Amino acid sequence: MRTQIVAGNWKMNCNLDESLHLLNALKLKDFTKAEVEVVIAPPYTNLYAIHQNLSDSSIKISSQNINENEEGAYTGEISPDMLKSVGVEYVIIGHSERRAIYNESNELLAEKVTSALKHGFKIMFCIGEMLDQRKAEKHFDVVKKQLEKGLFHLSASEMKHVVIAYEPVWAIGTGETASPEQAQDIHQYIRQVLAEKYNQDVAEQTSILYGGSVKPNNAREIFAKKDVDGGLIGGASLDADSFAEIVMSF
Ligand SMILES: O=C(CO)COP(=O)(O)O
Repeated sequence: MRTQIVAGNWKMNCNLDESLHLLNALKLKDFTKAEVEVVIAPPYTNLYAIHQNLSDSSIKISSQNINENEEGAYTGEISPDMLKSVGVEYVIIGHSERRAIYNESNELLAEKVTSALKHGFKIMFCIGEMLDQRKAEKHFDVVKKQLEKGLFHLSASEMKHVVIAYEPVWAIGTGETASPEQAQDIHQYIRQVLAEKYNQDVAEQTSILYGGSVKPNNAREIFAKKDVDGGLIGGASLDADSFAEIVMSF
């Protein structure tokens, strides 16, 4: 049985007060019925306070990025050890915004994956095609290449610590979501690629999340698909009611 996960990527939203306010609203929700792992990825500056205020909540904390180096002269960066020290369990690696805006290459992402694993994090590795690639029907090739270059240096046993998030770039923040069938098709394909590279066990055990304009009104249909194991939620994760409704869509 694969772990079902709903993760909220807060991106560059919420100052400290707003983050704690959102956390407190989430803590009032009863997620226990949903049998889903609930993860939030607040901005770096708020991770410590969020961790301190989680109390006995089952919500897990993710960072939105990680630096691949141990320490040193990397002005403005945050190391794996720093993230560990403030209670981070998951790290998001390869979000399309980091790939596009900060030019993070597949090669750099592979280094981040190695470093995150070495430090004992669970990894949410993001892949997904752009609109022109989808129109040219290249989306299968694009995600395969992203997996091969960024992730497939890991061994089968290391893959236990990895969750894949398929996020078509054309669906992120646009209100246009992939149809449940489109999501299922590519999730199934990703699982097939995992089986070819590793084995059937890895393919069956790796959670694959969908991200891109998931909202309370479309989550249920998407999550109902066989190969969709949850969601990586952007905008709708900034509202406790919406996020909770999405979590409860399982
Ligand atoms: O990028 C996303 C999550 O990482 C998705 O964002 P939206 O849900 O706002 O489309």
